[in-house]
Amino acid sequence: MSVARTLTFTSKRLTAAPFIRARAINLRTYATADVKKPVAKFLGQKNANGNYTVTFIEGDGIGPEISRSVKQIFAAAKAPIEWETADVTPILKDGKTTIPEEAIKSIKKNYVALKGPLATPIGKGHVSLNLTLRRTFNLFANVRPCRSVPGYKTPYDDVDTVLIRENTEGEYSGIEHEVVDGVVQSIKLITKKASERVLRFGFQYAQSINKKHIRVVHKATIMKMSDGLFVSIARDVAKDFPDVKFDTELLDNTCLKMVTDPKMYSDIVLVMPNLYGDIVSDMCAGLIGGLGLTPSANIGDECSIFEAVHGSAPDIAGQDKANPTALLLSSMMMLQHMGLNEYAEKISKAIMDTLAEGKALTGDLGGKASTTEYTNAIISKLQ
Ligand SMILES: NC(=O)C1=CN([C@@H]2O[C@H](COP(=O)(O)OP(=O)(O)OC[C@H]3O[C@@H](n4cnc5c(N)ncnc54)[C@H](O)[C@@H]3O)[C@@H](O)[C@H]2O)C=CC1
Ligand SMILES: O=C(O)CCC(=O)C(=O)O
Ligand SMILES: [Mg+2]
Repeated sequence: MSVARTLTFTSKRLTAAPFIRARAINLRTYATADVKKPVAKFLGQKNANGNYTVTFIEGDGIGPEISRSVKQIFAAAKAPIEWETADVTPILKDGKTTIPEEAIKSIKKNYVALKGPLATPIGKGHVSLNLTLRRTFNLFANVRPCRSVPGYKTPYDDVDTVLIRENTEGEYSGIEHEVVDGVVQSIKLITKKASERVLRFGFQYAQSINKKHIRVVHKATIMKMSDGLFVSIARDVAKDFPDVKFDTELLDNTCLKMVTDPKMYSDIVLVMPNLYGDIVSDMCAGLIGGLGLTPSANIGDECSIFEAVHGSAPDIAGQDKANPTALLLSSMMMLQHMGLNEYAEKISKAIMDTLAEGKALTGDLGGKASTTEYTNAIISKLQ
């Protein structure tokens, strides 16, 4: 019986039980993609103007402000990108959250999207649109690098970590139900298929960036079956990559060691289930100056979506205070993915020079500059 069919059966059983109110979930996304397939290269083609069209989801809260900054900087750098704005206002249909068909079509057509943060209501309300997008396009791996900014002083110099997070299931599967009054259950779904997919990607990625050491972060001492499966698949996959060192570490120990001496992780690519990756990536951001600085790439077989690690920052939204660097660095990962390395290098240099100079830093980095002033400082270095 296939993974998808087993899950459908389990889900039906739960729904049928009179005392359980199970939430219907879309299980199709768990049964896609050939796990051994190497990660596809960017498939987009130049448009009639000689540019690439990229879908832009501006997002909520600080989203529009940091999106404006990226657009202005790309225009100043004459990057060959035309933005196609997509609206992802959620549609609730039969208790399920979907995104507008137009947005899906745009991403499918362009193969890449840059996305601002999307807010998720706590408790009741629509399912996270971030997760919906990751599942819709089977963006199985979330790559979250975290590097110290040269010239910006923090308690640690030379932080250089790379974390790869399983991006479609685990604790974020959204399978929750009430067993009886006062007792709820949330299912951490781990499948061989999704685990093998992200782990193979992890090994390939480690080879590509010449950090030939994979460490799987887990808690299989407690979650013996779910994390246990993830670790055992990792051991099997490791046999296909004899040139990459492989080991495992318990999550709590990783957190302790990371905040004690992050340099221990400089030559390692960390791969882990969904929730651990979510938390550890915010923690790593704290080591280099905060969420204003850390980018990410959601990688799929065909489409990829680039976004900052941070959320919509409602506490500073609409005040011209947000640091656009995390979204900017995500857009640099996007340019590299598209093979536009020359533009990535040029814009990255202007960003890093502005940060190192320290004259136009935003408030999160201890400066007084507005988003607009920081953006203009970067633009002045591109001219
Ligand atoms: N991938 C995404 O789109 C994500 C969305 N979210 C959503 O964002 C909303 C807010 O979540 P929070 O827990 O408040 O996390 P958050 O990441 O939005 O903010 C946490 C703290 O970091 C600061 N911060 C974040 N980004 C910043 C930036 N670019 N410049 C300066 N300061 C920045 C905020 O001001 C806040 O103090 C929630 O609805 C959540 O669901 C959260 C994380 C990721
Ligand atoms: O979707 C959300 O609300 C939060 C997602 C998140 O924290 C993340 O992707 O890092
Ligand atoms: Mg997060």
